[in-house]
Formats: sequence, C-alpha cells, structure tokens
Amino acid sequence: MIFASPTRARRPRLTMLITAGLAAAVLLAVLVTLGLVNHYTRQNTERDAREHLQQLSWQMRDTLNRVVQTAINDIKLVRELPQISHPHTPEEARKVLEALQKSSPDYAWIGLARADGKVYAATQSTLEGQDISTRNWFNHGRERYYASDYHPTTLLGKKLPGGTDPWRFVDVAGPVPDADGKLRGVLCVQMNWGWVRRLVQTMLPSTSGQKEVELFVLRADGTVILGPQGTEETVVRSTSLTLARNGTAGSVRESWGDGKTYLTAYANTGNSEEPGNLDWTVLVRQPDAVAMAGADALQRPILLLGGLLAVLAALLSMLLTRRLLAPLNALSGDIQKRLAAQDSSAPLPPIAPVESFHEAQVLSQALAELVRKEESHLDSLRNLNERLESTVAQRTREIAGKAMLLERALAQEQSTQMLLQERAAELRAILDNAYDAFIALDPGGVVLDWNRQAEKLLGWRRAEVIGQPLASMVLPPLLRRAYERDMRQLAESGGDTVLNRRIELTLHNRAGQELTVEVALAYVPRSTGHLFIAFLHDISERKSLFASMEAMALRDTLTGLPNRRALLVALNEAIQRANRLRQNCAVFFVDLDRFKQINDRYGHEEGDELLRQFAARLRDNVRKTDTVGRLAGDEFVVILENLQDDSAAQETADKLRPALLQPFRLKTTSVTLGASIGIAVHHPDDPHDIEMLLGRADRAMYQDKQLGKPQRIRR
Ligand SMILES: Nc1nc2c(ncn2[C@@H]2O[C@H](COP(=O)(O)OP(=O)(O)OP(=O)(O)O)[C@@H](O)[C@H]2O)c(=O)[nH]1
Repeated sequence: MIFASPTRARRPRLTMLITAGLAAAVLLAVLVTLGLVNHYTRQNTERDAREHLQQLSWQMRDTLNRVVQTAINDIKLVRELPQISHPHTPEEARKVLEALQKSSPDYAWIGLARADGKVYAATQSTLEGQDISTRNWFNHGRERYYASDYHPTTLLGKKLPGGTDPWRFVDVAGPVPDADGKLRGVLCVQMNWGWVRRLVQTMLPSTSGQKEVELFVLRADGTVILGPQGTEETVVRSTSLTLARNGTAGSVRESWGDGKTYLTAYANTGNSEEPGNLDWTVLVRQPDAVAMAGADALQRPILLLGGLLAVLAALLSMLLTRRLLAPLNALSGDIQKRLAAQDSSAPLPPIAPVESFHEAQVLSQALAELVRKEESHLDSLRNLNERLESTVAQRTREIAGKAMLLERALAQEQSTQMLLQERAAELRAILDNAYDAFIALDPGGVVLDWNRQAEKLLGWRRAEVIGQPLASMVLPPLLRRAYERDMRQLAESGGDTVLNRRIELTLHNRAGQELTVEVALAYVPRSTGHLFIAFLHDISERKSLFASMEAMALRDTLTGLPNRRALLVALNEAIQRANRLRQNCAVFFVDLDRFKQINDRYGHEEGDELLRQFAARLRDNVRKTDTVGRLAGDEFVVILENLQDDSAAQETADKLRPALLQPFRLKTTSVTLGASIGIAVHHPDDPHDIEMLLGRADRAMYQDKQLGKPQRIRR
C-alpha cells in the first residue's frame, strides 16, 4: 500500500507550515527592508550633514581669505595715490586713509609709517608721530604684503573706545615704494575682530543654534581665536585639526575633548597664490546625535509600518494558504479515510476528484489513477502470490522427492564405499598372497605399491621402496637408460606398446643376484594420472630347465653328438658362412659297415658302446671347428669348413679311414669295423639345398659301401 504507514505520528499541517513560513518570510523581508532603509537613511542624513558643515567651513575659509585679500587690494590701490606715495603733508595722506576707512567700517585703524618707523599719517591722527618700528606688521610690511595673526590690542586699544568685546586686530600691511622703487614707508590696515564675529552670525542662521552647529577658527597651534563662548584661547586637539594642517579639506566623525562625538568639517585658510595669507584653520562641528536625529526619527514610523505590513502579509498568506490548500486538504482527508479503512475488510473509499485549480485537479486525478493502478497491481500480486505458493508447494514436493532419492543414493554410496573398502582389503590380501610379485608405478617410474612377494623376490621391504624410483634399485646400470626410454614411450602411447604382453626382464635383487623375471604390465588410467601395474614372476629356474631341455633336444643321447636336427641347423649355418667367405664346405656321410651283426652277435649294449667309441673317434680325428653329428642308427655326418679346394675333403677322408679301422674294445670283446664314407662338397655358387647336399653325400657313401663289399667284421 503506497499510503500505508505503520506509525502515524502527529505531524504539523501544511497550512500551518506554509502560513508560518510565509509570515517568517514577510517578517524577514520587512526586517531586511527596514535595515536597508535605516542604513541608507542614515547614510544620506550623514552625507547631508557633512556637506552642510563642509559648506559652512569652506564659506568661512573663503570669507576670511577674501577679507584679507580685500585689505591687501585696498593697500595696493591706496599706495599708488600720490597723497600716499609722495605726501606733502600728513593731512592729505590722512584724508585718503579716512576715506578708505569710511568705505570699510571694520578698518579700525589705517596708518602710514615712514621708513624710519614713525607713524606719518593715520586715521583720526591716532598714533601719528609714534615709533612703531618694533611692530611685526612694520617689519614684515617693509618687504612684502603681510597679514598678521589675530592679536590683542597694544597701543591702539587704549586709544579706541571700549566695548564688551576686548579689542583684537588683524593687521594687513604692505610696502609703499617711491618712483625708484625705494621704500618710503609701510601702509597698515588694522581690522577690527568684530567683523569676524558678525561674519559668523551671518553664516550661522538662527536655526543653527537649534542644530548645535558650532564654528571654530584656530591658529596653527590649535588655539581657538574664534569659537563658542568659553572656548576662546583654549587649545583644541582633534583629528580634524591634524587633517586640516596636512592641507586637506573635508569632514570626519570624531570625539572631542568633552567626550561627545561630532561630525566635524575642516578647512585651512590662505591661498598660496595670493600675497599675505592668514594661516588659520576653520572647524565646523555638530554633535553626531543631532546630525543623525532626522534618520533616527524615521526609524520608528518605518518599524511601525513594517510590523503592520508583516501582520497584514501573515493574515493574507494564511487566507491564501487556506484557499490554496483546501483541495489538498480534501485530498488528504480522502487518503486518511482510506488509511483508516485499510485494516477492515470493507471496500476502501474512493479518492474523490477535486474541482479546483488545475494542479490540484491533476493531483487528485493522478492519485485516483494511482489508487486504481495500485488496486489492480495488488490483485495481480495476489494472483501472483497464489501462483507462487502453488509453485513453491510443487517445488517443495519435488525437492522432497529428490531429497529422498539423494538419501538413497547416499546410502548406496556408503554401501559402495564399504564395498570398495572391502574390495580394497581383499585386493590387498590377494596382492600380498599372490604368487607373483606386484609393483605399482606412477608415470615417472616411482613405486606406489609393493606386495609381500615383491619383498621376497627383490629383497626390499615395502616401506623402503614406496616413493623410490624402481629402475635405480632393480635394473643393471646399462639397462636403466633403455628402461627410462621405454617408460616414456609407454606413457606417450598409453601403454599400447607393451600392455597385454608378457616380457622377460633381467633384474638384480637387493643382494645383487641376477634374476630373470616375466613381467605382465598393465596400464591403469586414473583421473589423477595413469599408473602402471606390473606382475613379476621369477622364471630363472624355468629358464635354466628350458635351456637344458633345448640342449637335450639337439643332442644325441647315446653319443652326446649333435643329433639330426642340430646337424641340419649346423649345415645350414656352414653353407651360409661358406657362401659369405667364398670358400667350400663338405659333408661326410659316414656309415658303419655291417653293424647289425654286432648287435646280433654281442647284444645291443655292446652295439651302443661301439657307437659311442666310434663317435668319439670321429670327433677326435677332425678339426675342432668341424661338426660331427649322429644322423640316425649307425649313420654319422661330419661337416668340414674352410676348405681351400675339393681335394682337401678327400684328404681328410683318407686320413680318417685308418683311424676308424682301429679295433674297438668292448666289454666282452674287441672288434674291428670298417666304415663307408660318402663326400659331397658345396661350392659358394651352388644352390643352397641341404637335403640335396646330404643326398649327394648319402649316394656317395652308398657307392663307397658297394666298393668295399664283401667286408667282414674282424675280431
Ligand atoms: N646296438 C644298437 N644297434 C642299433 C642302434 N640303432 C640301430 N641299430 C641297429 O643297427 C643295425 C643297422 O643295420 P643295417 O642298416 O642293416 O646296417 P649293417 O648291418 O651295418 O649293414 P650294412 O650297412 O649294409 O653294412 C640294425 O640291426 C639296427 O637294429 C643302436 O642305437 N644301438
């Protein structure tokens, strides 16, 4: 369920959140606006105040400069008059000076001093004839235009009428030259300080008092020469004075000696391009609180207005939010009803379409569609779940069946294992009790198994040979290389070359004795690599028996000579050698004459004895390399080899005959017996035919026997 929520904690309503958010936003906006308005208001107020104060300071500075320059200009103008530059009498000079004083009421005294320092003419004749040579204006005015600092009255003050304000003057002086440029005197205007006070009253309107704007004129050392009551002749130390003394004009917020903060405008008097400047500083100050009072007064109405706006905006936002969220509330109400009903079996109430603004309409439609799809999806899930459960049950049954089969297979496997173990034990017993020696080898010829018979046959115990290479133990060194090669071939061919065959091998046992064994080799393929198993049967005895039997088969038992079979083999080999060596060989066919009579007369034993002695005599009278054999009965064959020519055979036969004619000493008697000899010679180019050669010898013997008849046995 997309609306399901296991724990539904009480959450704040969206209406409340949006209203609170909007109210907070409006409040923040109002606060920011207020802050900005306050900031810019204060900034503008301060700028206006500073401009006003600066204008006053500049106005004062310019006025002071202008008054001094006016006085200097007046001096420049007057000194050009002949009544001043070349006066005949003090009276005519005085008239000019008094006319000038009338035009400028603040000129308290105007005097012309001679070059020797005596006052020649002066307004109202004041100080005429007096020596003023020590005065600054005289000494400086001799050389240039000069404006003196403010100074209290000296001589003049006593001669002028008194007032509330003590007499203070500013002296402006300049030289008076004659036509040759030579100094004739010094003209001086002493200005009453009262003009400055009037100037200040003119500049500071009556409202300035309410605004507490105050103006100061300071000397270079900071002494107040004009200022609010009680401040004159005091010394000021302020940032504005320092800045002004550095030659700049402007305004600054600073603290004064009374502990208050003021906005102070500052400017210096004087103009470097003009002669006779006053070196004063003009400061115009206003308490900071007074200057910024306008801005501060604005703060309260702005705050009130802002608060009002915030309340109004909050109310508006609440109303708007309620209006905007009404469809959403209806929607969430439907959802809550569905949530409340989902645990019961009753059908879930539908999501009603909202007929309101577009987005809510879309949202309600989307939710209704979502709910419809969810119900459809749930139905599908239910069906799927049922199918799944059915499939699981089916699979469970199948698994149970397979588990049973597996269990049976395991039981069978165990039984097979036991059978295998029993078979292995049986096999072990069979191998250990086998008549043959059993050896198992890995592909590298290393011993893997070794039964008791192998221990008996070869002398090594099983534990000693397991893991050892077989060849180094049992094979003679000369055979080892061949054995290793054969084993490699066996491995490559999978044992095809030797398997299922019995091979004979000569081995050494532990004591170094040579053994002939018959080996039956088998190839056993395995998943971990094939192995060879070999059964070894000791055939040493059988071999020697066979050898003796074979020897017996080729020997005539009576005489010990090669029998017919051996003779045929020997004759075949003799013919091959003769052909190869390009030499002749010959066959003697020797037959005793009338031997039957010996048997008949003296018995078979005596006959046998005679045959044995005859055989020995034949053997003794030919070369060792020749072969003597008994063909049958009383017939013997001699094979002669290495014959140079045909006559050599005849010569041998001739030498043999007398030896054969010697008497034979038997047990009971002694007899002399002749023998017929037939000779057949084989030449290298003759056909290789043994029977034919023997036949020729037989026929020759027959002829020889015919020639020798009738012969008798002689005693
Ligand atoms: N004692 C003895 N007699 C043998 C043996 N083998 C054959 N005989 C006999 O030798 C005799 C050979 O007889 P014949 O072939 O007639 O030879 P012969 O008596 O010498 O006659 P001619 O050769 O014609 O002179 C036979 O009586 C055989 O029985 C043997 O091994 N021992």
